[in-house]
Amino acid sequence: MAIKPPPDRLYGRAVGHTLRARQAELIETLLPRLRWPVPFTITPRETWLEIGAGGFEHAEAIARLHPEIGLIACEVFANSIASLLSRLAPLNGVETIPPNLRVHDDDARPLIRSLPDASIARAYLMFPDPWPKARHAKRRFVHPATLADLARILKPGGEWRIASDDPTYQSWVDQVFAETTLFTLLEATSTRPADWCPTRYEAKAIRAGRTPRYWRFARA
Ligand SMILES: C[S@@+](CC[C@H](N)C(=O)[O-])C[C@H]1O[C@@H](n2cnc3c(N)ncnc32)[C@H](O)[C@@H]1O
Repeated sequence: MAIKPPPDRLYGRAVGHTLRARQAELIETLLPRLRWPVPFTITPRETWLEIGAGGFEHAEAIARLHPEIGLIACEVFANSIASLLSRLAPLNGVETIPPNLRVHDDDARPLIRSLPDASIARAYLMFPDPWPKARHAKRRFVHPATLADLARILKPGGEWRIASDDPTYQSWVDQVFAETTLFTLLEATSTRPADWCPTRYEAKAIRAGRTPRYWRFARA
């Protein structure tokens, strides 16, 4: 399969709209406390990674459901990060920051390249931007080059969980993973497995009548 290498920036649009004053204040004051590599305030049993966290609903749910793990969630859009921060901002002085959640507020790919070998036990890529046109295939996060980077940072047997509602992306995932020996397919299903958390884009897709697909791949 001849696929062009990924461009430097995967998202071909501005990284957010103008922030409201409160959002800008939270980015200024609260984000530095959460921004990776600020250490987790627990000693995590293992570290997980989420790529393209959107409004962080899934990341927050995962972090609260698994208090023993550390989760680094990556997102480029300042408005989306501000939406997480608004939910975490102390309410009546009560702290709501999950001790095991950290945010990488930039492109996930350089972060992935900077992480040590076998340092991540699980990665999530939930409803990535589909880039359905063939000429944009190089922008898709699932890409042979990215597979090699993910394989390096995942522990042997570590899982990469992916979901997509876009038919072109669904075929693409099957095709790209069929051509690698770095990962083995554990499960592919159209029903969200019981231990997965919902996401905002998943709800949107189901409302629009699309059928998501969920994959679990293991680092070989
Ligand atoms: C379609 S949204 C899905 C959001 C969320 N995962 C969900 O399911 O609701 C994809 C998100 O990935 C983010 N994204 C795309 N490329 C990225 C990259 N290279 N690094 C970090 N985030 C990225 C986008 O900004 C966008 O918020």
